[in-house]
Amino acid sequence: MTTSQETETSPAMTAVKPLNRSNAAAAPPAPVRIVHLGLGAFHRAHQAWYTQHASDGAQWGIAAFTGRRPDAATALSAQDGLYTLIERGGSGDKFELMTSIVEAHDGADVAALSRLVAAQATALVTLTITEAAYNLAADGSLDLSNPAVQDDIDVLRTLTAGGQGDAATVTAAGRLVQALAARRSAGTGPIAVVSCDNLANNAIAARAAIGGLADVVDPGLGAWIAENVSFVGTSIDRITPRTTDAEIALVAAECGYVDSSPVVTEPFSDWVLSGDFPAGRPDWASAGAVFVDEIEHFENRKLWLLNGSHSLMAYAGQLKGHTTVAEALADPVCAAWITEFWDEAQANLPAEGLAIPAYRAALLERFGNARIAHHLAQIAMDGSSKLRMRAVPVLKAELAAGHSGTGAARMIAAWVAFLRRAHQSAATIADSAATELVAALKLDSGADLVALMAILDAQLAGDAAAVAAVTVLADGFAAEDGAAQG
Ligand SMILES: NC(=O)c1ccc[n+]([C@@H]2O[C@H](COP(=O)([O-])OP(=O)(O)OC[C@H]3O[C@@H](n4cnc5c(N)ncnc54)[C@H](O)[C@@H]3O)[C@@H](O)[C@H]2O)c1
Ligand SMILES: O=P(O)(O)OC[C@@H](O)[C@@H](O)[C@H](O)[C@H](O)CO
Repeated sequence: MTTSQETETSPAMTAVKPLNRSNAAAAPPAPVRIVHLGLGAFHRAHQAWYTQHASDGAQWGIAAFTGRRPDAATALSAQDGLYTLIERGGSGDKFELMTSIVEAHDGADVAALSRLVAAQATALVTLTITEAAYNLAADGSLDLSNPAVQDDIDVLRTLTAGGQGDAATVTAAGRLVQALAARRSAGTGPIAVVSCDNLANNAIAARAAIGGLADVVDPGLGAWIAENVSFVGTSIDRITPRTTDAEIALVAAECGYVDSSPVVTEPFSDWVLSGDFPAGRPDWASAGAVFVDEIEHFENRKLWLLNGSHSLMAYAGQLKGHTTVAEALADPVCAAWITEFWDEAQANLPAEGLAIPAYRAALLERFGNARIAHHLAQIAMDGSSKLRMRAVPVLKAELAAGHSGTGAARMIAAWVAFLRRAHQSAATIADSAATELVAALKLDSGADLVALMAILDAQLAGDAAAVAAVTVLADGFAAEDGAAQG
């Protein structure tokens, strides 16, 4: 096990000491200039890392807010925002003390969010709130039928009209619209919103979620957002599984302090961004980020090749009894399905400028890193939002080109078979659209599949050839599953 230069802890620290700025003899916190929503593992492995490693990182502090529960903020606040990043390579771990998060807040503290977003010094807001949290309909617009969105519209209308009340905004977009209204009132000027979620066209998705909500609530605010908020698109990449107790114990043993909130990630990291930062940004390029004029092909390369094969493994791999990405990849049948899907995805990406053969080779090495226990069950969550971006575009492009699209159809079929199995065993369906999925699963066999496909994409569900292809593949998974079980 190796310990990087940055990880050296203060000699004053001992194994019994909790991690905090005074025990760690960390530099004074940087001033808050970035507000983040979604204080999960990925933000702490990715954007916080790029900010810390930027040449001017000492000038850019992050105030991070949780999404749904206060826990992560409570734990991190007790450590003054500090935590350990464990960079887990194939042959060893490196430990780095992370200092770029300087404040951690409960996402429900909209007063703090509004104060910080309205502050003159704040230049940008980053988001890692999960795909489902954007509450978008299949056509990419804000899903106005979503009950949480409806509740936020009511709350925001009351607030806009100058009213008070006990009700508070609950969605990330609702809270951000409230905070952007505070910035508008404060007259502190333009700001950037940088989606770092695995969404196709994530800048457009963020604009649809945030701008779309403001337009409904208060057209004046919607117009201000259209004029003053720059939605920046990104392709973000660093495999960061959920932290386990083993990492907490490892840090205590290796670093000599007690850290309740370490994050484990892979050595690889990538960040491609496109858009304007009207109030400035850290020099992330000095830490390896790349700024481009056109981002769509980079997004699709990552969403299809990496995330697409992740989702394929998540469903097909679990149906075949695997638990982690590395296990699924080691299964020659799963590996062949990945190759099949990658060939289809690659055929629909430009041949120039994306270095796809090298990208695929690197993915095989990254997925094969068995020291990263990336659980398929975590990747399988919220498949209804994810497959819309990971499988549907490839299948549609292949069908339009007169090809079978079997690789992409197999991903959808594995999802259907996985959901059917969960439904038959009364297991919980971990998806924000679980109610719709369960309603579909209650239909007769055949009708259930069409209804599930319609949740992903209405046009695909109406395409007899696509339905037939997915049906055959889903039945194949079911037959194999049945044979394995008995
Ligand atoms: N983990 C990775 O390897 C990785 C890599 C690239 C991109 N991402 C993106 O980052 C997102 C978060 O990943 P993570 O690993 O940090 O997950 P995580 O589970 O550690 O954290 C998720 C964060 O999102 C918040 N959240 C969840 N549902 C929400 C909702 N409905 N409304 C508001 N906030 C909500 C949670 O409170 C938490 O702060 C992913 O969904 C993905 O879009 C993750
Ligand atoms: O984070 P999600 O849930 O959108 O997707 C699960 C994985 O595919 C994803 O986390 C990848 O590991 C990540 O996108 C790699 O950069």
